[in-house]
Amino acid sequence: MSHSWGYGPSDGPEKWCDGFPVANGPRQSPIDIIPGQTSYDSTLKPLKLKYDPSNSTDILNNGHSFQVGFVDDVDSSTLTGGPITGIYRLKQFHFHWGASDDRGSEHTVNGIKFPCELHLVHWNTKYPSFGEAASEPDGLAVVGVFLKIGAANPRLQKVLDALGAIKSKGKQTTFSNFDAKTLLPCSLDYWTYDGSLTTPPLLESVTWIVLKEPISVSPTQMGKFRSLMFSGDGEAPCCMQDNYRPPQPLKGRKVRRSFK
Ligand SMILES: NS(=O)(=O)c1c2ccccc2cc2ccccc12
Ligand SMILES: [Zn+2]
Repeated sequence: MSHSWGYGPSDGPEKWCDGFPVANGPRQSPIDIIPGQTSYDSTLKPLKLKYDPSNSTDILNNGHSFQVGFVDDVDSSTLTGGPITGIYRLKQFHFHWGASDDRGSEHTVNGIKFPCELHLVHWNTKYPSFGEAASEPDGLAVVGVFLKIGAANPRLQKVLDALGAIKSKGKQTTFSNFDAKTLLPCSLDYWTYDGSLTTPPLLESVTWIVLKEPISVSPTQMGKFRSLMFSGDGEAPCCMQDNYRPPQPLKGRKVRRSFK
């Protein structure tokens, strides 16, 4: 039985536990990060992100968000250091955003929502493939970056300019020579905790690495995100917005930070 899910009143986050009981599991994501309750861990290493622009391949509207895909059959776009051991390969990045600038991020900080959140998805090369890594407790690592309303972000604009070609669900087009590093803030200070995918199947296999410093996005650029559709051609049109899961219970987990 296929479990169709979405972000609406009948198939949204409050309903996901019907098809995916792990939704009520012990390490679900996202969470509300309360900086005063995090622990500085001096053993945490600096993040090392090595992204090869020639690895980007395509941009796809998957009906839940849009994602930029990367070649991941070689170690040329990788995450090492930080809270993880070994080498994790970049698979894709995508975003979550709101219908208005007062919401949209999945993680929150002291209960504050950002208008958008970027997720860079990596998988542990100790496993043979992304699919196999996704079901292992140390299989995935996602770097989360908050977007804060401010000046237009020229590096983000290259991604937004491609959205016109993938307006509806299932649309895909080539997207080459994109350097994902250009989407990162100056500081790589981070919070980290053990969590899950924030969308079904909600697998509890993600080491979350949430950067403290946001990048900027303008209100006009936020409008470009909202020009996408959850729906496919020929379906009742439904704007792609509010595609975020709200924070989940911490259930005793510790959140560590890499900075004093
Ligand atoms: N929001 S998310 O990063 O949990 C996520 C993934 C995380 C790990 C692996 C694959 C993922 C695929 C996603 C596809 C759409 C939205 C979130 C996704
Ligand atoms: Zn995500």
